[in-house]
Amino acid sequence: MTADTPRSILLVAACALLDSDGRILLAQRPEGKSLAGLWEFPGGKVEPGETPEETLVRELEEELGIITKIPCLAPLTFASHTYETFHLLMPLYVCRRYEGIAQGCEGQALKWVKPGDLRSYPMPPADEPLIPFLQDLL
Ligand SMILES: Nc1nc2c([nH]c(=O)n2[C@H]2C[C@H](O)[C@@H](COP(=O)(O)OP(=O)(O)OP(=O)(O)O)O2)c(=O)[nH]1
Repeated sequence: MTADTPRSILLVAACALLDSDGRILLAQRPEGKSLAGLWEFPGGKVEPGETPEETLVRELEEELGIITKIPCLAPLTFASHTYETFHLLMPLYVCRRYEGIAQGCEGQALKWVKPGDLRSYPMPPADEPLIPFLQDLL
């Protein structure tokens, strides 16, 4: 892709899930996927006909086995990052209210991380600018 080739925008919804101690859940991207091994916020691509909030309610159940509702998702900030083959636009929500105990339903490793420790977990480049927003919030 050259500098003047138009890139498509990929809309991904992501969620900082919080526990009662103010820790944030990170999930490790599995081998075989792009950005494998990096720690990300749970979420995924917004499918046609979905709102980002609907995507998150669906993805949190599929990936983590937890149940939440749209009013429990509070928008915090967003990532806007150019990858080689697409431009990622990723709203980041915070969720404190949900039912169930998060598990890696797709075999992914999970970690509950204190805000001050987020930089110890290598994240996709799009996520780096999001860290101060979470640290300021928590
Ligand atoms: N869920 C999530 N995705 C992220 C984060 N940061 C980041 O760059 N991404 C990117 C990785 C993927 O390109 C895309 C999310 O795609 P996805 O998770 O629904 O699908 P996928 O792993 O099958 O994607 P892929 O194999 O096609 O790359 O957004 C993040 O914090 N959380």
